[in-house]
Amino acid sequence: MVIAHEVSMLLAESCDKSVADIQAAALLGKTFEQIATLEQRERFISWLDRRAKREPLQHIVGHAPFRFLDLKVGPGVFIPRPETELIIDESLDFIRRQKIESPRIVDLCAGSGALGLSAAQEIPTSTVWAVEISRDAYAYATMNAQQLGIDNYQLLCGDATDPQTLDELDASIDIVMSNPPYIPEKDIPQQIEAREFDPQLALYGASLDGMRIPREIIKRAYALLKTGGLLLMEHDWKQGDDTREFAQAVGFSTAYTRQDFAGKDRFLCVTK
Ligand SMILES: C[S@@+](CC[C@H](N)C(=O)[O-])C[C@H]1O[C@@H](n2cnc3c(N)ncnc32)[C@H](O)[C@@H]1O
Repeated sequence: MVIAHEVSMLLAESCDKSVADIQAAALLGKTFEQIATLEQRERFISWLDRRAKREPLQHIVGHAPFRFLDLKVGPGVFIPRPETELIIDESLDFIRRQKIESPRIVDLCAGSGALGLSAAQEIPTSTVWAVEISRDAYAYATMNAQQLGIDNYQLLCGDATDPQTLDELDASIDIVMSNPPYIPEKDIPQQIEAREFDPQLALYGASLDGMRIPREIIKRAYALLKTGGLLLMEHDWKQGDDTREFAQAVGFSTAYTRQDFAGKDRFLCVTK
């Protein structure tokens, strides 16, 4: 099903206009032919057809919003989700509370660059390192960093769970942020857009309970953080207890779980 708001967005994008322009034209009683040229109308109809076949809107238009950023996305890269934005709010609160002037931040499992690039943009005094294993996603994050002109951000193509990745930064980082793959292997997403268009590598946590990669990220974050540093990691709504218990077993001190917009357990927040 294509919802009305998506139709407005597809029409606006196919005409290189804003949604507000399209709504204003509709209020003035303008016809489809008056709003869009023949080429734009054809593009809109073909985009509508793709969307009706459940291709994500963000793939069709080629970009997605995340906080203050507009990120290029497409096949091979995870589309950033609104709930992940809460990790940046938590980071900003921590930096303010701790009065950290030039925070050193690592984003493990960077995807399009959503978390790390937002941190780098919203905290200009920060230095951000990010790691992504997929060549396709790495290419998108690199392009996003360049196009946004964000230069306090360094991206590495590698395995974020490998203890040697960024080991030169061990014990020196203020915040590790991560939205790793965490879906349990058998919990195949019902939503067609996620199941068929998000890369498998971005979804599944590589074990029946989906916790294999999140556990490795917790261990890697512990090594990267300085004493008092913060790990913020998104997880499946059923993984709140397991992630807290595992983090404490690794050595983290305070551990709590934050909820998403739907009130479900979604983020591990732990300090070293
Ligand atoms: C759920 S997506 C999140 C992407 C991005 N952080 C966001 O929130 O939009 C997880 C990302 O982790 C990457 N990934 C999976 N395993 C990884 C690993 N071992 N090391 C680094 N990146 C990994 C995937 O390719 C994917 O881009």
